Amino acid sequence: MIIAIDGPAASGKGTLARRLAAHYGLPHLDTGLLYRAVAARCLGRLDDEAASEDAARTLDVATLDPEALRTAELGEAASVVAARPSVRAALLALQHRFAAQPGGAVLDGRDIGTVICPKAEAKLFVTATPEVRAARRFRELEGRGEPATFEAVLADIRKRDARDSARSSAPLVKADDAVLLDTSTLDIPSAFAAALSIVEARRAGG
Ligand SMILES: Nc1ncnc2c1ncn2[C@@H]1O[C@H](COP(=O)(O)OP(=O)(O)OP(=O)(O)O)[C@@H](O)[C@H]1O
Ligand SMILES: Nc1ccn([C@@H]2O[C@H](COP(=O)(O)O)[C@@H](O)[C@H]2O)c(=O)n1
Repeated sequence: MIIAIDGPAASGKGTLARRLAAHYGLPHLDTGLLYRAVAARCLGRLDDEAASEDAARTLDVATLDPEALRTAELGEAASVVAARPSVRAALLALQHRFAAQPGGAVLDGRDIGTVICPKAEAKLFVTATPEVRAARRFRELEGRGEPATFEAVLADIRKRDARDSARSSAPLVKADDAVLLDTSTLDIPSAFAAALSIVEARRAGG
């Protein structure tokens, strides 16, 4: 079974993807890390498209360091390189290979249900208001000791939402057959219960 989870920044899609993967015993790929890793290799020359394409083409998934990549700076930089069709094309094959593993996989990102796995058995589009998402991300950054203010995090989220939704290549958009899950008023266990019942309904043919 392939589970495709998309949604805007800090909506909680990664949290749900990890929990669903653990529940079903499936491998999980946080595809945002791919774009963050490309951006990390291009910091200081972000406008060099050829460099970002080369970084994407030569990316080694085994070397991804999630802790180091989950900074606010790399989130913003990732959304710049992710708007380039050449970068997206260079990352396509490895995402397809991951999704094609025997037994299936869980992938989360922005274009999983629309572009990477259009035939996924279960598709979720996870969202929450920008304010709720900013509060969650702010708490997370505080917990990691990364300097931030709520206002700056909210501004970053709005800017990234706008760039990710407006780009011409694989924009952030709900797939027609994805189920919308708004987690604004749900804590993590409630959001997971809702996600699980969506997946189970799809497995049962609903
Ligand atoms: N339903 C929820 N209620 C409260 N906090 C949540 C909820 N879901 C996720 N969180 C917290 O919000 C933060 C962002 O969640 P997560 O990393 O899963 O989002 P994401 O959509 O994968 O983000 P990104 O797109 O930036 O990778 C984390 O600190 C997570 O623990
Ligand atoms: N499938 C994807 C996943 C991510 N992106 C871009 O990367 C940025 C960072 O992603 P996070 O999930 O780690 O926040 C994001 O803002 C997107 O621009 C993407 O384009 N497609």
